[in-house]
Amino acid sequence: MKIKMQNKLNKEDILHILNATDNEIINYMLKTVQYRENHLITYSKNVFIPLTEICRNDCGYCNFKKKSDDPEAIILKTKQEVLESLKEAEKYGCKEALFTFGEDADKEEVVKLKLAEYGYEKMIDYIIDICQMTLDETSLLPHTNGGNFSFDDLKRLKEVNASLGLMLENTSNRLMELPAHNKSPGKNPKLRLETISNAGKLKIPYTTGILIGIGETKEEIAESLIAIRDLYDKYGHIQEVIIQNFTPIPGIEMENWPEPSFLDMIKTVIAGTLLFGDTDVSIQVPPNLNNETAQIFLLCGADDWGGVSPVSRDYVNITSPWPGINELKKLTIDAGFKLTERLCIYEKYINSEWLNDNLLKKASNLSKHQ
Ligand SMILES: O=c1nc2n(C[C@H](O)[C@H](O)[C@H](O)CO)c3cc(O)ccc3cc-2c(=O)[nH]1
Ligand SMILES: C[C@H]1O[C@@H](n2cnc3c(N)ncnc32)[C@H](O)[C@@H]1O
Ligand code: MET
Ligand code: SF4
Repeated sequence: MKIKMQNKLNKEDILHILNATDNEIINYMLKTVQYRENHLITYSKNVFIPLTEICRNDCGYCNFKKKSDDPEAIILKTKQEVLESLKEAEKYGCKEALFTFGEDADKEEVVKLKLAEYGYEKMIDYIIDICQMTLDETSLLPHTNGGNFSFDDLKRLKEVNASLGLMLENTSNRLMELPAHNKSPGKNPKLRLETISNAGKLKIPYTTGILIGIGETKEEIAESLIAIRDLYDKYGHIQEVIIQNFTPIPGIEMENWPEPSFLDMIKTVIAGTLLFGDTDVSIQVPPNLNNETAQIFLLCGADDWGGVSPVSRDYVNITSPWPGINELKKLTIDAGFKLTERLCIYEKYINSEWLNDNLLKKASNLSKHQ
């Protein structure tokens, strides 16, 4: 446990941080110093496997989703293709199999056909088998990030994943009318909160976060951070909060939408750090989206770089290659911190309260060899 805070930050406190200027910003930044723990910055060595690029949503900021008639689209990777990527990743010392893909892809005919060809009816059955194969054939731990899932599907996913993830993005209903989410029923904040809450009830170690710069107000950022804190207080399953900056990519609907400013990102990371200051929830800022500026976020309290891959690219943010591990180490050390590898499940969850016997055995083994 970190230092106990007198009072948990409320919405007004967070808005103060998000609206801070000049020396107020520096003072807030200084406040994050008390929450530094060993000056350790973590990352997970992973392989990014996009099972399908087909998605029932169409977020204005997304470059990942492909249309069903796109000849380049990954409709559904075969088990053999997945296994080859996993084996390659294993050689490079990766410990996390990150399955990120479109939501409810089996609502689309092209995916249904492929599933039938592979002998499946539903996407969830295929996902479960892919995760099970990962556990049976490799030492990697699956982490699935594929949109909303029902309570029953989460229950099944829990048995074959060390952790799961879903970006809350933002709690704003207003965004459902803006380019960000107006074609994405799956980004309804009520649904997302329900998925994360169900994961809590099921005791699934969980990764979530917010996307900054997609048309939300500062007030809505504050509300979103508080919503995540409330879920953590209720279930204790949130292991990390990702603060991700929207990156315009040529060709997306929002290609001309302004990027969030560096200062807005700084203030949001400070707000996240101070809001979770009394917990051991990590604040993650992806290093590839902030090439020149990533180090500054460490000085604002971010303590995790997220998944970094030596073998695959970031399929979501294709214009932003990850730094190499040596480069990541150097920029971490130069800022006064130490880089250390973690698993996709944080240490405190590696016990029988959160994992079944098989996952516990595999995670403990990997954790010992770190
Ligand atoms: O390379 C990426 N990894 C993403 N990851 C991977 C993440 O950094 C790691 O897999 C987790 O930290 C677990 O180790 C996500 C995982 C989630 O559960 C939810 C959202 C994301 C988002 C991204 C992303 O945009 N790009
Ligand atoms: C996997 C996660 O990546 C984020 N995401 C999707 N598109 C972009 C983009 N252009 N820039 C930054 N983040 C993005 C969303 O938050 C999604 O949930
Ligand atoms: C590729 S985006 C990440 C997974 C899922 N489609 C979501 O937006 O939640
Ligand atoms: S961000 Fe995820 S849900 Fe939105 S369109 Fe892209 S793949 Fe689909």
